[in-house]
This record gives sequence, structure tokens and C-alpha cells, in this order.
Amino acid sequence: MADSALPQTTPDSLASGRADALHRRGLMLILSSPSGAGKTTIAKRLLAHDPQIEASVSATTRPIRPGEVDGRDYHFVDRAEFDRMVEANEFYEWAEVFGNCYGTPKAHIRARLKEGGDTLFDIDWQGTQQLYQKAEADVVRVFILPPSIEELRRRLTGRGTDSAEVIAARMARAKAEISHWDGYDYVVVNDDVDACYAQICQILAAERLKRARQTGLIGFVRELTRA
Ligand SMILES: Nc1ncnc2c1ncn2[C@@H]1O[C@H](COP(=O)(O)OP(=O)(O)OP(=O)(O)O)[C@@H](O)[C@H]1O
Ligand SMILES: Nc1nc2c(ncn2[C@@H]2O[C@H](COP(=O)(O)O)[C@@H](O)[C@H]2O)c(=O)[nH]1
Repeated sequence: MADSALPQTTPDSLASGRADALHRRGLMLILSSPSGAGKTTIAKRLLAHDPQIEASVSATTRPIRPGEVDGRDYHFVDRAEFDRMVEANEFYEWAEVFGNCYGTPKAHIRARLKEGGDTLFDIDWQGTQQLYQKAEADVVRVFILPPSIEELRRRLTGRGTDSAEVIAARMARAKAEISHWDGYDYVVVNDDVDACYAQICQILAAERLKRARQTGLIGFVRELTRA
């Protein structure tokens, strides 16, 4: 279905009660899945339709690729700057991948949390564990499952972005990735993409309304019960 024809379900439209008008703390929404299950598809829809959420932008030492934009795709830094950021404890987590360093900077995300803005992460289970250890109360973990292993293979093949060897490697890793499903707060099956997107919107709406995130409630209740 084209995005313009999507049902009008958004986290905003769901969380439209009185309490939603009160100030709230932001959250960190993590989407993980085996490669090809559809997390990028869902993430793009959320980012396109929900102004309250933005994607986390990692810092990396790898060279910029054609078409990439510094500050949008990554913050491109040299190794000395990356090491300085590690030393200064400026990352929630970092890792070396294929000889380059990647890290999730804290400062911008922390500011967004305070302002009531949400941040979206498309990361694997190891990154999820590290983020959860550092920011448990702010993290919402969602694992996306494919409806079947055969369908996962069909999607990877149909995407047309990978060679047969790369697809085989992604398929070989899929079962190990799926084995981490129980380290997540929510598990959704991406059979129909619109239904899966709608479920994730519902999760986001409910998480935004959690009492612990409704920082404006204290003053509101105090006013209600005054005199
Ligand atoms: N519910 C669905 N039904 C059919 N096709 C789907 C569905 N969801 C996603 N797809 C398609 O499956 C392919 C893989 O999806 P996507 O790239 O979003 O997966 P991913 O989990 O982000 O993979 P990776 O980890 O490799 O980036 C894409 O071609 C996408 O259009
Ligand atoms: N642990 C982290 N891994 C990250 C981060 N940002 C990206 N990545 C992973 O790096 C590889 C390569 O990415 P590429 O853009 O250079 O192809 C990929 O697996 C990413 O998931 C991060 O902040 N932390």
C-alpha cells in the first residue's frame, strides 16, 4: 500500500486524551529483527508520519559514502575525535564493526528525552542490551518477527539489494537473531505491514501515556486537588 493511502493510525491520533496535553518525558524506541523482517520499512513509516520521533544518528569513523549527509546519516568523525568521545563517556554504547568505530552519542538524545521528544533506534540485540543497561527507564524494546522463515527468504530476495551469498549469510544468522526475542518488551509479527505498523503505533501511544513519563501529571493533580 502506498504511504499516502495508509490508514490514519498514528501514535498521536491514538494518544489524544487529556493527559496527552501534559508534559511528558520522551522515550527511546528500539526496533530489532532478523535482517529482512521489515524494521527499516516500519521505521521509515514512523519517521514519515510521526513528528514526535526522530532517528538516532550515530557517530562513525568510516568514510562518508556517496549520497550520505554528515549529521543526517552519521556524524562522521576521525579516530582521534571518536577516542576523545569514548574517553569523555559521550556514548551510550559503541562498537568496532568491520574496522570502523560506531557509537550512539548521548547528548542530543538526553536533551530530547527532557523535552518530550522520542528517538528511534534500528539496532541489533547487543546494542539493545547496552542501551537498556544505560537507560532502562527510557527504553521501549520491540522485536519484529517474520511470519515464516520462507517468507523471510522471499523478502530478502525480493528486496533486490543483496547477492545470493549475502542473503545466505543473513539467513544463516536469522535463527540466532530470533533466539533473542524474549529480551524485548514487545514482539510483533510482521505479516501484513499495515497491521504491524498499526500495532507499533499502539505500543508507542501506550508507552507515551505511562504514568512515569507523564511528568506534567504531578502539577496537574496538585491543581485538581487544591483547596
Ligand atoms: N509485511 C511485509 N510484507 C511483504 N513484504 C514486506 C513486509 N515488510 C517489509 N517487506 C519487504 O521486505 C523487504 C525487507 O524489509 P526491510 O528492508 O524493511 O527489512 P530489515 O529488517 O530492515 O532488513 P535489514 O536488517 O537487512 O536492513 C523489503 O523489500 C520490504 O519492502
Ligand atoms: N553498536 C553500534 N553499531 C552501529 C551503530 N551505527 C551503526 N552500526 C552498525 O554498523 C554496521 C555498519 O554500518 P554501515 O552504515 O557502515 O554499513 C551496521 O551493522 C550497523 O548496524 C552504533 O551506533 N552502534
